[in-house]
Amino acid sequence: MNLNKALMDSGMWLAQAYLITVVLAAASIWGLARFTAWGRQFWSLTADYFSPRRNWRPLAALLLILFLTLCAVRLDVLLSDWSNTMYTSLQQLDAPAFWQAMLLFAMLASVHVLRVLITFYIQQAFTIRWRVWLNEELLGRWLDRQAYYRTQYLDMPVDNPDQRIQQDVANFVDMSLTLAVGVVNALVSTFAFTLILWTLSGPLHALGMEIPRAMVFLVFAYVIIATVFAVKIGRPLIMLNFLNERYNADYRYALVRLREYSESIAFYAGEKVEGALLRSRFGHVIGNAWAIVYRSIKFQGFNLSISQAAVVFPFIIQAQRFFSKQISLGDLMQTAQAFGQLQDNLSFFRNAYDSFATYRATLDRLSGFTRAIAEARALPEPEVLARGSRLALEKLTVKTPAGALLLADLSLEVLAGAPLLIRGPSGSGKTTLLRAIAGLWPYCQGTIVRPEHDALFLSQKPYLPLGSLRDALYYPRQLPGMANLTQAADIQRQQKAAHASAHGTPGNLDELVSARKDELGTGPETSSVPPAAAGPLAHSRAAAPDPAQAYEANAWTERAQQVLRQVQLGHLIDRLDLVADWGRILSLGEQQRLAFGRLLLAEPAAAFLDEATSAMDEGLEDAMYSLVREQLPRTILVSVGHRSTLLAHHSRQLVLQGQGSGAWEIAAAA
Ligand SMILES: Nc1ncnc2c1ncn2[C@@H]1O[C@H](COP(=O)(O)OP(=O)(O)OP(=O)(O)O)[C@@H](O)[C@H]1O
Repeated sequence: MNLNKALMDSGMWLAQAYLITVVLAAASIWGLARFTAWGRQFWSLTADYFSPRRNWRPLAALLLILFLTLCAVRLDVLLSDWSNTMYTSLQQLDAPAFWQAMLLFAMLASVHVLRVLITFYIQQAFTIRWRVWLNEELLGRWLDRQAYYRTQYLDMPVDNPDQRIQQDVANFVDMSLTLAVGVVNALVSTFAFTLILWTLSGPLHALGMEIPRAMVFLVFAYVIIATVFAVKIGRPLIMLNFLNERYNADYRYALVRLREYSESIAFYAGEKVEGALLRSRFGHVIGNAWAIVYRSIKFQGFNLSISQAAVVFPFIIQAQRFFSKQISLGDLMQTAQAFGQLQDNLSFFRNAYDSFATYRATLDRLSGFTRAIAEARALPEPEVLARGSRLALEKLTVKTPAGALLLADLSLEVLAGAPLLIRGPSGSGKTTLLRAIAGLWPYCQGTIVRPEHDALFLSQKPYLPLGSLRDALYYPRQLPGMANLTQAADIQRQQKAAHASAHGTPGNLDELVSARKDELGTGPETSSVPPAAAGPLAHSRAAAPDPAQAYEANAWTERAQQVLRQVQLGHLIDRLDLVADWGRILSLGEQQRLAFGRLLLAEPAAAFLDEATSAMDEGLEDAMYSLVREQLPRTILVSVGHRSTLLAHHSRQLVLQGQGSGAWEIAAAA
């Protein structure tokens, strides 16, 4: 084996193979995307990312990975030639040739180690960047136009969206690369080792016939027959893997609900029912796990037997030629190795069948998810118009998803000085009317005029976000601690910090740690910062305070403290910056008062209060409404409630009749 020649040949080989591979890969992707369902699914999820018009880097990285894959194949070929040289030197008792082979091996092995490390880094960087992009893409679509809410109205609501965004994206990206690299490696290797085997194999005499280059034909026949059987045996794994993900997600979801509703369940002492549900869901997981085990035993058993038989097969075929001295020991060993390589490469498709099954299931889930988002967007939307701060309904008809009439032809206008109270029997459609006004309810016709962004909806059980009390008070203004994370520039900043930290740059590591703290929220004992130092602009917490920002932060803090006192939550002032699960700590009445605080801080043009005082006594209810009327005289107020005490704070009432009639009447509140 001549080193210079090997280098020259390798250069030529790489150039040719690269050109051919790129062309064939592009044609295959095009063909798959056009003619197979899963190819189309793949394309719809990836086309944008690899579009050079958006960014040339992903495609360049992919081409580099392809090149490194070919380098790996070429190294395998060189090692195969090397093994021939080495075994021949042993057979001929040629010590100088043997030591030269050892030196050559040291060089080849060094290149191999270097290539493996470089490939690892580039592939990991590639998958992480791809995952960041895809996550952002799906998250953006999921949040856009309230798809996360509206998908519930689809005929087939999407199950476990959290799993699809968090886990399936990671799996999809990982497996796309692993499978693509595997396929390219297998195909190029197959080609290269077929050539080697072709030159080494001789004719086979069987049944009075001579088969030239028998070894090549035998290995192909062997693997093709094995693959056909393996596909048959492995096919049910596609469905089983799909079910595995779904059952696990369902089980996890039931566990999360137990935690979310722990208090209600504990009051009901509902452990038995919850336990039965959890065990039943876990039962599905386990039943399916056993089905996977049994099917995998058949599948793996078949694959292993085929691989074991392939170990001795080439020796049996070539033994006669070796003993009759037609080939050397080096040739025999290289034949066995080339056969093994070829068998491995061709078997890639058989062995990767279950990975491919999982991959198809992941593709199905991600495509189902994007489809559901698109369908949710296509759901009808009421016509919502913005005319300054005007609030009016014109010929509004609202129905249930089943088509039952809740409200027919409602027209009214609400003025700031004349708050409206919506009343009616339970289930008559009061909350649904608010949903329609918010633009969330697909099943309505007519026109809604309301302030575009400047409207606040308070429900009976206020939503308290993850974070501090201050975050809860200012919600939904962008949460200070999370603001960094939602912006692409900051994501990049974090990536850079992560990248730098990997190289041990201390400054950047600090930056990463502070970003992570912001992201995760810290424990109560570490997260309380002096009120004066923090504020809604608190992502400046880690940085040196800018005087203008500090002034603004102080103003926010003082206002928040004042509002807490006004809504009779003065005892919480010291804990304004404590990150905790406030939804659990505060009583429902306190949460409702916090929501009134939110209303006072937001000063919206219109406010919709859906039984927002249901957990307060009449004195508190009176105090809260008086506060709002006094502090927000320009805010248009619409309330939903059953209590007659509410009438005192409203000028008019809209009474829904219910019972599917769609009838309503407007009367004075007094
Ligand atoms: N997502 C949904 N899918 C199907 N039906 C729904 C959905 N949301 C509401 N409904 C139905 O619409 C009707 C009106 O519900 P809504 O919550 O508006 O009543 P409500 O007047 O606010 O009742 P309550 O006073 O008890 O709060 C009910 O019959 C309810 O079952």
